Amino acid sequence: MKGRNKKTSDSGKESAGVAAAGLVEDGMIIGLGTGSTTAYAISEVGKRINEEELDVQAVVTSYQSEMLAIDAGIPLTSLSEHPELDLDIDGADQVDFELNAIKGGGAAHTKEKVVACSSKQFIAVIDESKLSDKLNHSVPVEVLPYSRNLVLQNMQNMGAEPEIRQAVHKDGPVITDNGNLIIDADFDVIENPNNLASELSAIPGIVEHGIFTGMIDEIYMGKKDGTFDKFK
Ligand SMILES: O=C[C@H](O)[C@H](O)[C@H](O)COP(=O)(O)O
Repeated sequence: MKGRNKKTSDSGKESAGVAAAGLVEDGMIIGLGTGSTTAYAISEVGKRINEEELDVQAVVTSYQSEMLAIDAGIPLTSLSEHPELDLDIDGADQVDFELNAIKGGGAAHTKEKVVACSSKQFIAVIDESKLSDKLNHSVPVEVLPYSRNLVLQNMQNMGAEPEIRQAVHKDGPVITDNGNLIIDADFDVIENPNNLASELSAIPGIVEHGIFTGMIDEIYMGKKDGTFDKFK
């Protein structure tokens, strides 16, 4: 299987994901993010639950993490049953040294943000390629299909180059797990992520944008040699 539904063979992603899975303790209710790095964490959490007979339940953030968690034998629960989580493990597309992040490369950032904000501890798992002095990755934005032209126009007025994300193995746009569209907006270097986040949140029709500020507690950054650094 190709693409984001499958773990890629990347030792940096693997070491970060496996290390973060080591934070899971017996009795915890955890959040499971989406993406190729989190996939390693999900697999390791499942292995630990099985081998150490841990009593752990998870809330997922996408169909991808749901399918991976079921495959790994992780019991699932929901935010309705457990509105407060002990630990959330999730990837990121780019992170700066102040722990601001851009997420949503897999179109899952809306649920990922809800789960991150519902968790006492949010650990981001990345490889070295994701760390940047300043955020300059395009910002994924989930929008109601009805509002797409209004949102595109607002983003152009903000100086961005927005594009509706196109599907790869389907004709037409990506449809998110929530039935919406994704606009990827290139704002060049983002000098003030908090300001941009507020401006985007104010546009009618935007369900959620992929800028995460003040949410990450610690980064686990895997390296090519199979080791990892952590910083907060
Ligand atoms: O929507 C997807 C998520 O925000 C992912 O966590 C993010 O795109 C990073 O994914 P990956 O670990 O595959 O690079």
